[in-house]
Amino acid sequence: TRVLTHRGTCPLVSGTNIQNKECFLRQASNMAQSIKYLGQEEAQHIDEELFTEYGFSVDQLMELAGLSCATAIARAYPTSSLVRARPSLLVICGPGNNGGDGLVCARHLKFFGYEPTVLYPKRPNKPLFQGLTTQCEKIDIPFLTEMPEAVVIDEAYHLVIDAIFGFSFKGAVREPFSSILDVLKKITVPIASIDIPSGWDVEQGSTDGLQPDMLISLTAPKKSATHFQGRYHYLGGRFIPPALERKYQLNLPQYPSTDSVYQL
Ligand SMILES: NC(=O)C1=CN([C@@H]2O[C@H](COP(=O)(O)OP(=O)(O)OC[C@H]3O[C@@H](n4cnc5c(N)ncnc54)[C@H](O)[C@@H]3O)[C@@H](O)[C@H]2O)[C@@H](O)CC1
Ligand SMILES: [K+]
Repeated sequence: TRVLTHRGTCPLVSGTNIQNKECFLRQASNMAQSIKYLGQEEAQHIDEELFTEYGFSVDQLMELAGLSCATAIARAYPTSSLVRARPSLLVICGPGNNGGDGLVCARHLKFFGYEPTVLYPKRPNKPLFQGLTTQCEKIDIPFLTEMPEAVVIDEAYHLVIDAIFGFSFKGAVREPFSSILDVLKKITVPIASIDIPSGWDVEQGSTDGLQPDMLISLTAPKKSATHFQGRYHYLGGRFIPPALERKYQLNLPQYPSTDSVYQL
């Protein structure tokens, strides 16, 4: 059904008589595959335009992005599928907006019945991030002071949410995040990465990096997502104005009904 809900023009769809079902499905499937995978600069330009041309504020989009991440995670790992009634999650937040998405995601997951714990080692001195941190603390989300060892993570948590780096990541990973990523490469519990698997080159990916079980691409997938091999790839961030979508030829799928996520 996913291909059938894809927006776009298909001569066989717009016609009144679909005579060749196989041909129709093939064409619809081709359209579904043609969602654009963004380069790093393009992703940054779209982000910039959302603020400068389209009047959004960062906290608005971060709330929508973080909510769609929490929604996608709850779809892929429903509480009923995990061992405990209130499954424990470790949310690791980085120093930029990807980390902010992680804080928003943690807050929503708490309301969805999970027990998130946050590791937030480099906190920007900005009211936005301080507010997001307070909001988590006030609903009793614990903050760790240091990264646990891999065996401890495997024992204590059901899922790790990687909100360390997003589309602005560049170069060799600096501390404390290189040690954190080294631990994440050793764990066996699944990892859900927000926007980019952290440490991956935004366009090229990484051969020896994290191998997340889930990726939530925000706005549109980035080029590195072609190398994603996990089980769940979701698109989130249902806030792109049609004119911006056309300008960048994003060819986004149509989100079903009122959903803020779409499984790719
Ligand atoms: N346009 C969109 O769709 C939206 C994007 N959002 C999020 O914003 C993210 C992009 O945020 P930012 O531009 O703040 O950037 P990131 O969150 O990708 O990371 C930037 C931070 O990481 C540090 N950093 C970069 N390379 C590093 C390295 N090699 N070692 C150590 N630290 C490094 C930088 O100093 C900076 O503090 C997206 O990936 C997405 O998660 C959402 O918050 C809002 C909507
Ligand atoms: K990430």
